[in-house]
Order: sequence, then C-alpha cells, then structure tokens
Amino acid sequence: MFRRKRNKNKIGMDSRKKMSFSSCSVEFIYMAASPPCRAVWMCIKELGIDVDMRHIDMYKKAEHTQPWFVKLNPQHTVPTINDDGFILWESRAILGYLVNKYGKDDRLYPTEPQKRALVDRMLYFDIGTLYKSMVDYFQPILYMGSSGDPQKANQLKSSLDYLDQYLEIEEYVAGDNLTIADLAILATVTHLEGVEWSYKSYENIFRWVTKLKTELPYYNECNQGGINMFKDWVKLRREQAAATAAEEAAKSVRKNSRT
Ligand SMILES: N[C@@H](CCC(=O)N[C@@H](CS)C(=O)NCC(=O)O)C(=O)O
Repeated sequence: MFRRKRNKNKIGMDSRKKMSFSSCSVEFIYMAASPPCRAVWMCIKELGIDVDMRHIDMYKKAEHTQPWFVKLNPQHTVPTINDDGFILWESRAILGYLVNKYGKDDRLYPTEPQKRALVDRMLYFDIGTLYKSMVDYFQPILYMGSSGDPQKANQLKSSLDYLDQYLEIEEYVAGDNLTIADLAILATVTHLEGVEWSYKSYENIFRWVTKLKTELPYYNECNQGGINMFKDWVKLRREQAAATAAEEAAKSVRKNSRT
C-alpha cells in the first residue's frame, strides 16, 4: 500500500481550489479533460465533501511525468487522491472508497451484496468493455494519426448497444437510483462529445444522459470545461496530423519529380 505524508508546501497552491462542504482531508489530483477524473469529481460533489483540488496539465506540460507525481503514483495516472497519506488511483476504486468512507448512507454504492454486485458489474463493464473499446478505437487516431480501425469502431458500437439495452429496462445503469456506476459511465459516454461521435441514435443512452445532465446540479461544473478542453486538444491533434500528411505528400511529389 502506498502511504505518503501529506505535504501541502511541496505542491504549489496556485493550481489548488478549495471546495468547502463537510470537512475531510482529501487532495484530488486531476485533469478536467479526463473522463475518470470527471467521474470522481461528480462523486465528490454528490457526497458534498471538502477536498483540495490540484489540476495537472497533461496535454501541454506533461505534468503527470514530474518526479513528485511519479513518486506518489508510479503509474502516473489521474485521478489520484491523497487522503491524509493514503494514496489511491484507479477511478472506480476511488469512487467506492469515497462513498465507503464519506457517504452519509450507502445509496451511491449499496452494501447489500446483490445490489452492490450489480453496481460492480457495471463498473467492470465500463472499464473492461465500454471505456476500453472507446480508448482502443480513438487512441490510434488521436496519437498516431490512423484513420480508424473499422473493427474497433464496431466493438465500440456493440458496447454502446449493450448499454442501450440495459437502459431499456432500468432508470439508472444499475437499478432505480443513481450509483457510482452512473457517474463512471456518464463520464465515459460524454467523452464521445469531445470527438464528435454522436450517441443520439442510442435512444435509451441519450435519454439517460439528458436526464442526468438536468438532474445533477453539478453536471456542468464537473464536465463541460473538461469536455471542451478535450475537444480543443482533438482539434489540434487533427490539424497536426493533416499538416504531417500534407508534408509527407509534398515530399513524395518532390522525390518523384527528381526520378
Ligand atoms: N483506469 C484508470 C485510467 C486512468 C488513466 O489512464 N488516466 C489518463 C487520463 S484519462 C492518464 O492519467 N494518463 C496518463 C498516463 O497514463 O501516463 C482510471 O480509471 O483511473
């Protein structure tokens, strides 16, 4: 287990925001554009707890590679929390921990075994199927300029089909009230807005997202800025990929005209 003493002075105060609700000692290290971070942020709001928010810029400054952060989390992923020396990463583990430790009741993460199993099933569905298929499809496009593997696109579509089926019979993804599985999956699905992949044709998903966007008073605060940040980054990556392709084409024309 990673435990570190909390040392506020090591971490610059400029990037910190204090959220004041009921008192706790959690430091939340996040990047707004990251879906797992948005999920944890929504959970913090839902629980009404007081956290120190530390934003790190992974896009322009690669702050997640700085020694202080790698020392804290060798996997250098956000979200990461520091709860008075208890360090935890992996968003779905963080969601469960925050509710277990700070929830006034077990509504967001039921303790009754079968109810909890249904929430866990959807959290595992998210990390192993839905979020995974989204990353598998979009990462080669955004990082390597690939045009997109149709087989991976189909995997993403079938993950969305499964979710759409689940939501045909349920109000929320794991039953008839909001749980941490909704927060995780809401953050995943809305990430598609950043790459302009429409999920409107998945009627039940669209209805559920629209409902949560109006039902959760903190939705915009925790999500909209991050989705826009991601959108800008996607635009930049696409422009860079187009410029590289144009340069390669010009090189090849020059080479052919010489031979
Ligand atoms: N399964 C992890 C995924 C975390 C993750 O990959 N976060 C990305 C941002 S969305 C990250 O920190 N990437 C930096 C890196 O992997 O070095 C979770 O849910 O927390």
